[in-house]
Amino acid sequence: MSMISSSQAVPVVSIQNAATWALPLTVTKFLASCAAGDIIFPTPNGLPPNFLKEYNHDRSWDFMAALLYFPVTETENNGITEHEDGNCVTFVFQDQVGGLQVRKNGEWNPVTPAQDTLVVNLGDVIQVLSNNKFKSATHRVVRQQGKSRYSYAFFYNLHGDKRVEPLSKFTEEIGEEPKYRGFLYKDYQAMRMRNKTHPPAKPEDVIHITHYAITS
Ligand SMILES: O=C(O)CCC(=O)C(=O)O
Ligand SMILES: [Fe+2]
Repeated sequence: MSMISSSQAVPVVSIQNAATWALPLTVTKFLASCAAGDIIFPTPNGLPPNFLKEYNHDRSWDFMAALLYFPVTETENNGITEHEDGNCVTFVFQDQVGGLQVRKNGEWNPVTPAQDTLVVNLGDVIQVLSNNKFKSATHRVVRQQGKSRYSYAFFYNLHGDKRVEPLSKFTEEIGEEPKYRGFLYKDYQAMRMRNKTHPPAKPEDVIHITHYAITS
């Protein structure tokens, strides 16, 4: 969509009516299972089931966002500018309006809403732990014609004091060099927050996970 532009990076988010929104049952149920750390991770030659639960028991940094995107205007269709989530895994429950897109091989693809399903986005932490075997999804939201869109995003996080670095399973055990240096989760989150509170003049100065990439 040509109208979207990162200089107009205005997330259209309202929490005003959040208290009165009835959370869909699916989301509520899912929250409960997240709180229990009950996540089955995709594991073709990857991480064992319950990996995340064992890696980090602490659920205190998890949070959920209830999002409302207003309809497109004549000049603005940006809902959320393209980004990768900085956490482990995000679960999105979206209504039937649509607008979430994911970039694959340089192309934007719609994540078409399907009844009673959740969208699962892998975040930067998984990309680092898996030494790039799993990619943090690049996604954005484009506002739609004539309709508001509601979504609920549950951010499954780590405790800030947790250290994040490529796991030996994806490095020495398979003879590969780590592609990232280790860091504390809270330091990365603080830098991402600063991207928002003090946006750098040049887009290339925005901190992404590549900040920790080892370039040989
Ligand atoms: O509203 C959505 O579908 C996605 C929201 C999102 O990407 C985010 O909050 O990070
Ligand atoms: Fe996101």
